[in-house]
Order: sequence, then structure tokens, then C-alpha cells
Amino acid sequence: METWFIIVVSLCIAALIRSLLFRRSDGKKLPPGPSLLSSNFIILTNSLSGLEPILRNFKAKYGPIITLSIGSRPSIFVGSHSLAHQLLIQKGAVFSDRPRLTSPVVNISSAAYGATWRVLRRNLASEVLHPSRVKSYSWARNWVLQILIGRLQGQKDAAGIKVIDHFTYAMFCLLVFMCFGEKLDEHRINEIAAVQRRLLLLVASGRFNVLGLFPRLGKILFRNRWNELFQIRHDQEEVLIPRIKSRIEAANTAKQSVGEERIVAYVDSLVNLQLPEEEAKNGNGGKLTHKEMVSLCGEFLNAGTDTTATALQWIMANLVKHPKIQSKLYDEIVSVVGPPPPPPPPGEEPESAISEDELKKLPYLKAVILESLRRHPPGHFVLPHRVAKEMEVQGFTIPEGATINFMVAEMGLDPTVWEDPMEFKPERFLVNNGDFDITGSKGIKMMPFGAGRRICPGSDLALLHLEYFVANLIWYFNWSPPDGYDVDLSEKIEFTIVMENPLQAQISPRTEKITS
Ligand code: HEM
Repeated sequence: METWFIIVVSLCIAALIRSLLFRRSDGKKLPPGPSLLSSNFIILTNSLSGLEPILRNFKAKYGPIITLSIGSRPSIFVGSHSLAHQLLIQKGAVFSDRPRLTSPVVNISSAAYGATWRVLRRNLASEVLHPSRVKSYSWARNWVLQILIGRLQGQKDAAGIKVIDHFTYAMFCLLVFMCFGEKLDEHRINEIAAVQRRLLLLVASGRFNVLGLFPRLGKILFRNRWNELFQIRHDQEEVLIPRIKSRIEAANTAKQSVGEERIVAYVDSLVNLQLPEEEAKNGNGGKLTHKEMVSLCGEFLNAGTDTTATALQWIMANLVKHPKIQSKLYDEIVSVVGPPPPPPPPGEEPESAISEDELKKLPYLKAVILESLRRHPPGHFVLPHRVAKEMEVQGFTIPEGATINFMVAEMGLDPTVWEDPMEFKPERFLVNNGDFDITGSKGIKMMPFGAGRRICPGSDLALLHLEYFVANLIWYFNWSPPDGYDVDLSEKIEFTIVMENPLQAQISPRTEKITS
């Protein structure tokens, strides 16, 4: 028999015995869900995203709040908008913590809800993601648009261009620039991308679930998995620490400037950051060590790359699949910025690109992007949250220390909120003058970026990147399916939820039509 199978079964039995021994005797009832044994088996043999169809069935059977009792603590899943609003917005202080990690990593997404998290998140929001700072990176967006157009044009072939790798590379270039303030060459960018991807895929595989559930035992039983993680982490440090050091050494020299403008990179903001000393355990007086900067830079690169590239692919897939929507979008763009120039020859900067100010005048563009985030959110769940204090919800007890998650994709497809939820209809976002609150602060209808205190801090940047690249790609090119190809919108789980059959598209410069 397979060793892993024996281990999984043993862990399930251990968890069952433990749970029976420590069964709640105080008469409080957890939200409903399957038996302990099936819960443990389901969690141990699935990644978070792999749980989705199972949870959908449980939602139909048990209602919008479900418990899977796993290991020593319950995992609760919420599939209703109103409940998500109640917990994440109204009771935000209780539901904004994160599950404790087995190894101490300093980053925003896994930090406990406390002083260190606040300092790190505020730094990212004010130093890099503040609108004035984001504006200062507009030069980099232009540079990346040039790279992307060059790569797409260089790939023309009858079977169409497989766009996802180019989208991911483009987003990565942009985030690398914002992180290290340097225009790195393709070799260096690929080196960073490769190690970041290995880390991402390892975490997304779900092979570490078991280590989180049984930390001490897991370290002994799954030593190979730990070693694999440590090896990747070591490789990540080898690649990122030289970039961090080079940026720090170049501080206050001409290297920090691009053209006339001085660019502040994420690394610059980390150098003088002071963590609360009582929480900092690095023996560095609250200053970040190089290794801690690696964790933060790694998080920045991964959080902003695959998510945005995945969303961009879904948007373009829908525009290829629905030529009328594409035409309507193109017409809107031309009505605001005029007809496009010819695309730049490879290696040259675009003669002009649609500016951020012009993007603000394109409500249909915004509607297309929101509709795609509703229909195909890159993450079907948020990151797991930890319940900080026991709470009664709809007659059930949500215990302190429980893990809680929210079924993002399910909410975007709820027929009680969205008419024809499976249809791609951007017009639904044009009502109320196109005013749609994606933060869900007054009420949640969908939450592709999460909601409440842990909402994605990069949501505005992500929306800007999506608007900028979609608008420019549609302005310069007509996008169509290759002969005999039908865009397939089936989904597949990777780190994000990607297209099972990646988009293949043909592009032709809009100016060709005019001259012919
Ligand atoms: C389309 C693109 C993106 C999507 C769909 C997305 C989605 C999300 C979601 C669902 C969460 C978890 C929220 C929660 O746990 O409640 C999150 C967290 C986070 N995201 Fe994004 N994100 C995107 C882009 C970005 C970008 C561009 C950045 C930064 C450059 C970023 C940085 C982060 C960080 C640091 C967190 C952790 C926040 C915390 O724990 O306080 N994301 N994102």
C-alpha cells in the first residue's frame, strides 16, 4: 500500500479520536457540515480550489455556512453575500486575523492581525500603491506595453498566438520594476520569474495543507516536503538578495532616476521601515533583514503578477468570443482618444498610448473588466482568515481559532443577485452611472478582491493595469479567433483559476483596415 495513503488514513483516525475526545460539551453548535472523517479526508486530499465543487454541493445540502472539521480546529466556509458582509465588514475586527504559520515568514498576507501587519500594509499602501506613486510609474507601463506589443507581433502565426505567457511576462516586468526600481534584462527577469513560480506552484499544489494542520508531526513525517520548501526558499534568496543589495547600494545615486523623475521602488520603502520591536523577532531592532525583504518582495511579485495576468487573459478571451462587445469597446475608445496609430515596430516605444486620464472616460471598458472579474475571478476563495473571538452567527457558534473562508466565485454567480449569471453582459455594470463599489463596504454583490480590513491592497493598481492593457491592446489591434477555433471558457486550477485551454488569438493592426 502507498505510504502516503497509510499516513493520510492514520492522520484521519488520529484527528477523529482527538475530536471525539474533545467534543464540545457546552451545547453550542457549529455550522452544519459532513462527518469528521469525511471532512478530514476531503481537506487532506484536496487543494483549497479543489474543494470548490464539493463545497458547492454542501452549500445546496447544508446552507450558506458550512463546517469541515479538520485536525484540531474547524474550517468554516461562507457562501452568502449578506453573511460575508456581516462578518468581514460589520464584525471586521473578529474576522481579519490569519491562521498561525508553522514557520515565521514576514509578509503582509500571512501576518497576524496586529501591529506588524498594520505597519507593513500601510507602507505598501502609502509608499507604492498611493495614486501619486502609481502615477509616477506610468513610464514603466509604457515600456511594458512596448515589450508586450513587440512579443505579440513577433508571434504571428496561423494557429494564433497563445497569449498567456506574454501577459504574465509583461505583468512580471512591471512588478519587478516597481519592486527593484531597475529595468532588468530578459535573462534576469526570467531568473526571478522561475524561482517565484516554483514557490507559487508548490504552495498552490496543496501539498503543504497537511503541514499546517499537524505542524509538529508534519515536520517529522513529511521531511522531504519541508526540504523541498527550504530549497526553493534558499534559491529565492540567492536570486533576490543581490537585487535588493544592488538597489540599496544605488540609493541616492543617479541610478534611482529614470529620465528626470526619481522613482521610489518597493525596496526603498523597506530599508528604513521600523517594525514594532515587541513583535519583531529578528534581533535587528525592528529593522528588516535582507531575508525578510525577500519575503516581502516575493509576496509583492507573486500577488500582483499571476492574478492580473489571469484576469487579463479572461477579459481578452471574452472579447475574442464576443466580437460585438469588442467592437462596442473599440468604438468607445476611438470616441474618446481618436483612431489608433500603427503599432510600434518591435523594440520601439508606442507612438502614443492611452493615458490614465483617458481611461477614466471609458465606462464601458470598466464594465467589461468588472464583468470579467465577476464571471471569472482569478481566486475562487480569499486567503484563509482566522476567527479571533468566539461569535454567534445565525444560531451557530463560530469558535475562536477556527479558520474561515469565503466562496468568492459562488457569490459572483448567485442567481438571486445576478440576472443570467452565466452570461457575459458588461451592460449590467453601466446602471447607476457605472458606479459600482468593488470594496463591498455598503453591501457585497461580488468580492474578487475580498472585502473588509484584509481586502486586497493592490485592487486599484490591478484595475489600472487591466484597464491600461485591455484599452491599448484593443485600440491597436483587432482580436479574432484563428480559423476553426472556438474560445473555450473551461477553468483549471493553478495558483489562480486559469483557462483550461489557454486563449489562442489572431491580432491584426486596426490601421491595416483603414489603409486597405
Ligand atoms: C486582478 C488582480 C488581483 C486580484 C484578483 C487579487 C485578489 C486578492 C484577494 C482575493 C486577496 C485576499 C483577501 C482576503 O484574504 O480577504 C488578496 C490579498 C492581497 N493582495 Fe491581491 N489581488 C490582485 C492583485 C494584487 C496586486 C497588484 C497586489 C500588489 C502589488 C496585491 C497584493 C495583495 C496583498 C499584499 C494581499 C494580502 C492583504 C492582507 O492580508 O492584508 N494583489 N488579493
